[in-house]
Amino acid sequence: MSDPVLQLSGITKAYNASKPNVVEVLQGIDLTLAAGEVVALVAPSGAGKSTLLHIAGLLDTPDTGRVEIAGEDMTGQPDRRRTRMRRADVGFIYQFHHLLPEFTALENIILPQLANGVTRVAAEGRARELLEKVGISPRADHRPAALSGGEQQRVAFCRALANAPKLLLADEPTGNLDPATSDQVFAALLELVRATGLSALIATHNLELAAKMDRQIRLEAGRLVPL
Ligand SMILES: Nc1ncnc2c1ncn2[C@@H]1O[C@H](COP(=O)(O)OP(=O)(O)OP(=O)(O)O)[C@@H](O)[C@H]1O
Repeated sequence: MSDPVLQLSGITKAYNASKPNVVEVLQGIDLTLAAGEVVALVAPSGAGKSTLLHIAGLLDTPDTGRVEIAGEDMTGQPDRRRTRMRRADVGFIYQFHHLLPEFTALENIILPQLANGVTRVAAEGRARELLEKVGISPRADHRPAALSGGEQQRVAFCRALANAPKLLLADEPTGNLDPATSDQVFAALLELVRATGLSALIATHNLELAAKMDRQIRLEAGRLVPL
């Protein structure tokens, strides 16, 4: 059997650890994502889902515990190694698109590939393929300001998948859209994820969207429990 794409073991994280107003956000998180598994993370506001996603995606480090990606223990690895792993194997999507405003949709999807050492020609081919998959090829040369909210998020999905990561981490990926657009754009995201076969941890407040995923977990009082 292949290694889990993500394995978190005994993760703890506190803010202001040495101060009286300590916030013990994560208090022993164990989570395994198998290859191709799509998991919904449901959490009340402030429960620590961003903290958890940032630790899983190597943007932050836990106080204790182990983070393994594709079977590789990233605990205590030097920053350069963590950055390389993050660029190549982890894709992020946020509630707001965070596209670069001065670049077109196509360029926004090409840039992370160039940073990962892909040639310009190959990067453009991959970017066009992804835009086609989410149904917005005709918008390739538009800058973000000339795209609708749903289109901006679709471009952000393509950018997250540009380097063909093994793991996708999404924080309320359609939370900024009206309900009808959110449903459509979310369906496009799930289709893309399923077609690519990557593992995903997707935070959402929306229980209907959560139900469309393989497994649902809740972050509650610093621990993960089944929904
Ligand atoms: N740098 C920090 N210093 C102190 N406390 C922090 C820091 N970052 C986050 N916190 C606190 O830790 C808790 C979890 O924060 P986090 O951003 O992970 O929550 P969240 O579940 O993503 O919230 P939301 O859904 O509202 O975005 C919150 O109570 C927050 O106030």
